[in-house]
Amino acid sequence: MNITVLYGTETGNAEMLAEDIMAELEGEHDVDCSNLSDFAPDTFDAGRLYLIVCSSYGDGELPASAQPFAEALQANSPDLTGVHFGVFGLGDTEYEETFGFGSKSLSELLTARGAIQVGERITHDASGNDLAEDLAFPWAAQIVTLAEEKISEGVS
Ligand SMILES: Cc1cc2nc3c(=O)[nH]c(=O)nc-3n(C[C@H](O)[C@H](O)[C@H](O)COP(=O)(O)O)c2cc1C
Repeated sequence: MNITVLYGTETGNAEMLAEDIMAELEGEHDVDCSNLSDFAPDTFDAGRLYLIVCSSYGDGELPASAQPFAEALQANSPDLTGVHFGVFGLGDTEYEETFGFGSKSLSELLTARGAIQVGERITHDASGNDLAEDLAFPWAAQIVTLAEEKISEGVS
């Protein structure tokens, strides 16, 4: 399967995790990885799976590297019908009112334009005991399995 791992980050955690996810998947799949700041929303390809890793910053806002992407989505509102994506959040329950809000708003922006979210969004808690990769690797494997059938059959 052709997979693009996209990340939105403020201080680099999501970037490191995105690269680890790419390394985990690339034995069996054709995978590339890009910062959301370098990715234009009108270049989504319905033949690929997008795995998006995104933190939350400020008061539940998107991290800096995801903001131009979100602004471009809002300004141009491309038709993302047929585009499949999964979202993994990085957050911290210390911010209990806005835990995982960055990845949540990204997911909402994409589905509002017709993209299809595959599987559940989960958010790693920096104040918890789990390592991010211990949640993210099984998450990625599950999303790929769920998406394989849909994308190869063109099912939305
Ligand atoms: C100033 C600041 C604000 C944050 N705000 C939130 C927040 O509102 N919600 C949340 O779930 N996590 C929040 N976090 C936690 C970050 O999302 C978490 O540390 C994440 O691992 C950062 O990843 P990054 O380096 O890829 O940006 C905040 C962290 C900092 C330092």
